[in-house]
Amino acid sequence: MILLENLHKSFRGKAGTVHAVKGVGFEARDGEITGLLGPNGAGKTTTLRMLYTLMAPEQGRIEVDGIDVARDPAAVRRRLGVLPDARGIYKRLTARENIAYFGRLHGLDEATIRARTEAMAKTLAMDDFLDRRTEGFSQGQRTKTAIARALVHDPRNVILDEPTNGLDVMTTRGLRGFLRELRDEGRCVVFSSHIMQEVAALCDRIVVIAHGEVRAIGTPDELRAMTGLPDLEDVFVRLAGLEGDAA
Ligand SMILES: Nc1ncnc2c1ncn2[C@@H]1O[C@H](COP(=O)(O)OP(=O)(O)OP(=O)(O)O)[C@@H](O)[C@H]1O
Repeated sequence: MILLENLHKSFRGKAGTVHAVKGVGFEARDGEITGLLGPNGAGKTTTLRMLYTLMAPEQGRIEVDGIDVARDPAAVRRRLGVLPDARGIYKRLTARENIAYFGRLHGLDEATIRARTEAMAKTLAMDDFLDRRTEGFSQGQRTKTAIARALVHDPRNVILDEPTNGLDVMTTRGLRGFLRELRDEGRCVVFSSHIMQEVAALCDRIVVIAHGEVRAIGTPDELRAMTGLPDLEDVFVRLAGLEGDAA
């Protein structure tokens, strides 16, 4: 269970200040997949980075399973599995070694690491590259390795930044099935995307974000009803206020 309240974050540079996140708040429940949907630059990655303790908000509050992120970030990290936007896998290690390394950082014993690695390699269809060094991996192979690594400690809450970016149809379908399994096990799953169809295919609830603000929250049907539009892409364009933007 994840709760975000009134988050703010800005970045100061030579060209001025960018208000990346302006009052974002939403709840992501256990046993549900929550999609953070927004166009490029909407503030999705910044919001997720604050959630997974990589950066502190200037204002606002985050709770994971009732634990305040500002008060006990280490306890929150143990409860989170994170696929960051920069996948950041170690290229000198094999996929299996990347996963095991994170398992050791989480204090898991070798037998548990082996068992978890085998289970995830099977679910994510990693068997043919599990023992190869990750240097030269395709984007899909890197993403799968990073997902398996993120979940090695069996976290209750799973956060994925644009998980299907660059994946082919079959890999995307496999990943969707995997995320549904995590949801059906009662976990809290949050992922970001800029593609309405992607989010609609998978999410129990969608949080539409644009220009650093939440524009709407609801199921795909609720969002359709809000706008009176049948086509989900039109719904997204309307809710995100993109109508004036170039096609
Ligand atoms: N470290 C940073 N320094 C300066 N500006 C930043 C930084 N991180 C994000 N921004 C700016 O904040 C805004 C929101 O960026 P963010 O990466 O959160 O968007 P996003 O919704 O994830 O976009 P995308 O779909 O393109 O990944 C953008 O204008 C971006 O340029």
